[in-house]
Amino acid sequence: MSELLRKPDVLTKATEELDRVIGRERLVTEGDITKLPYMQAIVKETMRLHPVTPLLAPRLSREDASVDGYDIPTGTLVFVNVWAIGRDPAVWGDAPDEFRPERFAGSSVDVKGQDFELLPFGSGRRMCPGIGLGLKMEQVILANLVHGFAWRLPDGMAKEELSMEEKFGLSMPRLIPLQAIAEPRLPAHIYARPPP
Ligand code: HEM
Repeated sequence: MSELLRKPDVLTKATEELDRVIGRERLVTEGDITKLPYMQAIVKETMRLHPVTPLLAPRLSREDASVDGYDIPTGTLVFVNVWAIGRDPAVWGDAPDEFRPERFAGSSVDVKGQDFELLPFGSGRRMCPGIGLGLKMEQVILANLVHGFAWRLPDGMAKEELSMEEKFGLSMPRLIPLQAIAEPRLPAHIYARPPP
């Protein structure tokens, strides 16, 4: 949401896709996600720049290895810095720090642990077993936040003023909680709680 509030053109494009594919008479469900490529690209771009676990889970090398010219002896504690890989200009081209979902248009790069430039769920035997649930939740929740509400920053706040500082740790949340104003953009009955 922070990146979308800093990039109104991306927010507008996402909203247009939702209006076109979902319409204004219902919310987004899990089955809709494959029909929302731009929303999928936003989620990938978010996890590229803001991986939940920036250094993944630590590994211990069980045998001597050589990776890209570096010798890694047995018993070395190894961290994979996916935060840095996600911002590496050698991989992502110029402006790697820019939030630009379009970079995934027509690209087969995915978050499933096979493309080493994008590993928000890790890779290999210890990769996240919750990827199926986590990814779907992220996509459906974000899609409904964007579909269900018109978003803006608090009155008088310019998008350049929004702090993007993060708190470093095992996971990496925002340093300062996001404050934003949301106004309904769908007919009132869509927000009613469904009957039990
Ligand atoms: C968007 C949501 C999520 C993200 C980004 C995420 C990310 C990660 C990452 C990066 C790892 C370390 C993988 C590695 O080092 O290769 C991990 C491990 C793990 N995740 Fe997730 N996760 C998410 C959701 C979930 C959910 C929903 C569950 C459970 C229902 C879950 C359960 C686990 C467990 C149990 C591990 C440890 C696996 C092991 O060490 O063998 N995660 N996750």
